[in-house]
Amino acid sequence: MSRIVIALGGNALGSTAEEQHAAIEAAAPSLVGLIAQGHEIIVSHGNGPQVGAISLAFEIASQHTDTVAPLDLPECTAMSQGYIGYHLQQGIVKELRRVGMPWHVASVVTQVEVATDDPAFAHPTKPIGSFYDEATARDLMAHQPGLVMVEDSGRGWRRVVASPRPVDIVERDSILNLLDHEFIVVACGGGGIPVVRDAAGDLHGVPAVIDKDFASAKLAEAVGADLLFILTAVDRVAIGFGTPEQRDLDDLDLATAQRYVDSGQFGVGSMLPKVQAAMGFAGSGLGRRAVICSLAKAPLAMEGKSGTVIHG
Ligand SMILES: Nc1ncnc2c1ncn2[C@@H]1O[C@H](COP(=O)(O)OP(=O)(O)O)[C@@H](O)[C@H]1O
Ligand SMILES: NC(=O)OP(=O)(O)O
Repeated sequence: MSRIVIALGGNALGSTAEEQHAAIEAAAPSLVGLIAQGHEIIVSHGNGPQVGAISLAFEIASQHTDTVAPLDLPECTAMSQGYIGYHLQQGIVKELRRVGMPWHVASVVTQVEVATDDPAFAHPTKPIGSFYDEATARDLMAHQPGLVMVEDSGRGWRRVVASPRPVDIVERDSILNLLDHEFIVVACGGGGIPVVRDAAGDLHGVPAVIDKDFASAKLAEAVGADLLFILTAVDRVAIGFGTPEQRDLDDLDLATAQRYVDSGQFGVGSMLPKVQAAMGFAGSGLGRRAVICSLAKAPLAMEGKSGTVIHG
């Protein structure tokens, strides 16, 4: 039996409630299939599109009424954990009932501690929200002081926010407790709600969105997982991505992965954090592996027939 952390990409979950339901329904059989094989699973998920949409919705609403104020990013991530966790609970339980398995599913509102002095606070890199064309993005930046937008992996322009590295998972013991009682746990949604601890030991949300791939690797480490699955919208990690020379990779050892990182093969804020998180987890020297593959082909990747395996 293996303990497996499965990270679902926010973009792979779609932009609307309907798309998200459909993506989860498609993924549920492979998630439940792993339990049927005797594995324990912990599900984490991204929230890039969702946290951006929630933030924008409050921003626009606040311009139309005095009774709604703009909502800070930690609260937006907390809301996205509830919304996505709700769909995951429904979708996974539906599949469990279909195959007659008596497991329970619980989502844990998860705070993730970050360092107050993380340099990421001064350099926003995490793309969130919708994609815009360049002219619209430049116009938005000209009219909204403090708004930073960048081109995201050939898909359009997006708002970027600070993305500090996860240091500690505050609800780790609750997650372990639920696992011990045969729960499928959904945790660290959207990378976790970023918090810092003050001198008195109290936690405070900070304006950032943690990368869920780094948070998932931290979660995998914290719960002693054997395998980290990072599910996204592409079947494999590629070099020469988006060019006529694109080559998809089945297998990536740490030295080769580092070489490709150094030569800028992976999109900053998209594939780069996935590869780096996978390298961190697989590089522990404990024989752990990480797999990056598409949500749609997850069952094939479980059999080693799709995805990119990152290993030590
Ligand atoms: N070298 C690469 N190989 C594969 N995909 C890449 C690469 N560089 C950038 N990408 C882009 O990264 C995307 C995955 O990142 P992202 O959409 O942020 O993930 P998530 O599914 O977690 O939201 C892929 O769908 C692809 O468009
Ligand atoms: N928080 C986060 O990393 O979300 P995505 O996976 O959707 O980018």
